[in-house]
Amino acid sequence: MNMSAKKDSAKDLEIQKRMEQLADEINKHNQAYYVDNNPTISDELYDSLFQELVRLEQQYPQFKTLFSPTERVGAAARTEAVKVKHKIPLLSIHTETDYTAQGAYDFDGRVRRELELTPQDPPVEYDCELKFDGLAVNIRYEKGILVQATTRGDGYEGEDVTANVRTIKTLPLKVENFPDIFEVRGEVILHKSEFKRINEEQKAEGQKLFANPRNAAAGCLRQLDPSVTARRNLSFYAYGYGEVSETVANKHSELLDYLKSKGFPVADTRVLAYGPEELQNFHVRVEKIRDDLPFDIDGVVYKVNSFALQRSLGFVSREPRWACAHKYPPQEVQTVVQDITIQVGRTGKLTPVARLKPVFVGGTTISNASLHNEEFLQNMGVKIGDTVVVRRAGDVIPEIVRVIKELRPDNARDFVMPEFCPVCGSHAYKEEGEKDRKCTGGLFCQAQCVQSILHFVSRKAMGIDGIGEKLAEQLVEKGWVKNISDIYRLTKEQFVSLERMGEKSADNLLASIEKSKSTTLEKFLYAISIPDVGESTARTLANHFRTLKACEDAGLEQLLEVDDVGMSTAEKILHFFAEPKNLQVIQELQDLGVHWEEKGEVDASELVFSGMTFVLTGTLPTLSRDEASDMIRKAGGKVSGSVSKKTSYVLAGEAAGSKLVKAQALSVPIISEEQFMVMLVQGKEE
Ligand SMILES: NC(=O)c1ccc[n+]([C@@H]2O[C@H](COP(=O)([O-])OP(=O)(O)OC[C@H]3O[C@@H](n4cnc5c(N)ncnc54)[C@H](O)[C@@H]3O)[C@@H](O)[C@H]2O)c1
Ligand SMILES: [Zn+2]
Repeated sequence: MNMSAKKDSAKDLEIQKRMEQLADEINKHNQAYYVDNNPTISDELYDSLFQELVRLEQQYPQFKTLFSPTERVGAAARTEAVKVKHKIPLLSIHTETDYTAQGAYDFDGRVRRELELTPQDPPVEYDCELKFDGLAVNIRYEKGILVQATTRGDGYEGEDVTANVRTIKTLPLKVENFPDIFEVRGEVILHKSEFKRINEEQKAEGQKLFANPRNAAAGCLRQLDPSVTARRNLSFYAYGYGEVSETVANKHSELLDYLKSKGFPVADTRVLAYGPEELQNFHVRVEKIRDDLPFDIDGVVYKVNSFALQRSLGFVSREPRWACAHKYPPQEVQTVVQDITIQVGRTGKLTPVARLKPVFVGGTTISNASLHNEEFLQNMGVKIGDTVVVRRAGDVIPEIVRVIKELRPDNARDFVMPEFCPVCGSHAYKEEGEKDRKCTGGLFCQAQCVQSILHFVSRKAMGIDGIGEKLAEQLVEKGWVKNISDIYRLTKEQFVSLERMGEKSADNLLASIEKSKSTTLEKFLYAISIPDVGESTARTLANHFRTLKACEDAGLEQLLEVDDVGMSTAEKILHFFAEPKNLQVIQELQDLGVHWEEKGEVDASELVFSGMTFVLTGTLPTLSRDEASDMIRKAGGKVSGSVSKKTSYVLAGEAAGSKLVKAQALSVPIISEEQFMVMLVQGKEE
C-alpha cells in the first residue's frame, strides 16, 4: 500500500467512526424525544446532527448502515400503550437545509425537475402553511363520529390516544354531512400561555417541568389518565388527511377550506404562492410575526397545491416529494474544533480561541469562538477535535456552550496554555487568584502597542496632547511606533504625511511630546503600564523608593513594605522589571531625553504638610483639583475624599457642599486657596 492509500483508509475509518457515533447519538435522542417526551438537546442541535449524518451518507453511501436513523420516522409506540396500525402511513417532511432564500429556490427547483417543467412553463402553485411545533395525530371519523385518534409513532404504527384527543375542546366530536370515512390529520399543540400555566402548576406541585410546549403537549396527549389531559387545554390544527371514502377537493388549499367549513380548526396564516420568490416572501413574513403567534412554530411548510401533481411527484423513503419544511436559521448548532490558538489582547491578556469548522448559526457563518481563559477551557473540558455546541442568538457574540463528549474522536488533543506570549515571546503569567494569563512585555509587545501608547500619552501619565486612538493605530500600522520610546523618534515629516494632519497640528504635537520629556518619577512609573500599578500606587512607589533604580532593584520583601502594595501587585512589579526588554525600553526613553528630578533620600517628616490630611471641596479660584492635590502630596500631605476627625484642613472653594457642613460640625479648620498658598510657603496657618 502506498502512502496516500494508507492515508485514505485512515480517513475512511475516521469517517465511518463518525457516522456510527452520529447514528448512536441520534438514536439516543430519538428515544428521549419520541418515547420519553424528555429531550436532552434542542431541536436545532438535533437537526444539525441529523443533517451532518445525511450529508455523510450521501457522500459515503458505502458506510450507510441498514439501521440508519435517517431511514426512519419518529419512534415505535411505547409498550404500555395500545398500538394502532395506520391505514395510510404518516410520514415526515423533508427539511430544507438552507435556511436562507435559497431553501425556497432549491425546493421549487426539485419540484420542477421532477415534473419535467421547462422555464417556459408557468410557476407551480403552492400552499404555504405554518409548521406547528407539536405532535402529528391522525383522527378517524366514521359516519361523522370521532372514533379513533392515533399518534404518528414510527409512521406505520402509532399509539391510541382517542380518549385524550376527545378532551380537546376545539375539535368536533361529530361532523354533519361528512364522508363515511374521513381521517383528518393535524398537529396537537399547546399554546404558549397554557404551557406557562401548566409549568407553574407542575412547579407548585413539586413535579418535573416540561422543557418546551411541544414536550408538554406530548406529555399531556400520551398521558394515561384522560381526566388529567382534560385539565390541560390542548389545541389542534388540521393540515391534511389520511384515509377518505370520498373526494372532497382537488387541491390542498380547498381541502383545508373544506375542513374549516366543517368546524375543524385551521390556522389563518396560510397563503397560496406562485414560484419560489413568493414562497420566500411567506418565509420572511412569518419570521416577523413568529414571536407574536400564540403557539410555537419551527418553520413554514410549502406544499404543491394540486393533488394530481402531488400524486405524480410521490414519495421518497420517509418523505413526500411535494412538500418541504423551511425552517429558520438555528441559533444553536454543532461543529468541530479544528484547532485552538492564542490571541493576545491590547492589555496583554492571552485568550484561547477555538478555530471552528465554519458553521451557519444565528444567521451568519462563524469560524471562531472565544474560550475566554484557562478556567473556562478546563470547565468546558474541550479538546482539539471535539464536537461542540455553538450558540449565537441575535447580535450576541457566538459562544461554545458545551462539548458533545460522545462524539469525541480517538485522536482528540488537549490544549495547554502557553507560558510565553505568542506575539512577543515574553513570559506570560497567571497570578494567584486571577483568571487571566497576561503577557509581561507590556512595553514592546506588538499586540499591546496601541494600548500602551494611549496609556503613555494620557493626561495623568506623560500628558501628551493630540494622540488619540485613531492616530495611535496609524502609528502602529505604519510601523513607526514599535514601542513607546519610538514616540520620541517621530518627526514632523511623518506627521504631516498623515491624512488630515496639518502643519500646525504637527507642530503642536511635537511641542507637546517635547514638553512631556520633563516629568516626575511617579508619572513615569504610572506611564509605563506596569500591571496593577495605577496612579496612586505609582505615587507611593515613587515616594517610597525615590529613585527609579531603587524601584527596579527592589525585591519582593522591599516591595511589600510599600503602603498598599500587596502580594499580587508586588509580584507583577517584580515580573515587569525582570523582563529585560522592558528595562531596555525604559533605558531608551531616558536616552531620548525623558527625565525627572530624583529626590534622593529626603526625610519625609521635613516636608511642610507631612502628617496632614486635606479634603478638597468646591471650585477653587485658580487651581484645579488635580493641581492642588499634587501640591499637597509633593509637600508630604495626604488627600482624602471625605471629612473625618482626622482631617487636618478642608480646602474649600466656590459652591462647596456637604463636606463643608461636616467640617463645621467636626470643627475641622476650613481654609481658602489663598490661605493654602500661604501655608505652603510659610509652613503654617496664618
Ligand atoms: N431534541 C431532540 O432530542 C429531538 C429528537 C428527535 C427529534 N427532534 C425534532 O423532531 C424533528 C423531527 O421530527 P419529524 O420527523 O416529526 O419531522 P419534522 O418535525 O421536521 O416534520 C414533520 C412533522 O411536521 C409536523 N407539521 C407541523 N406543521 C405541519 C404542516 N402545516 N403540514 C404538515 N406537517 C406539519 C407534522 O407533525 C409532521 O409529522 C426534528 O427536526 C427535531 O427538531 C428533536
Ligand atoms: Zn506579548
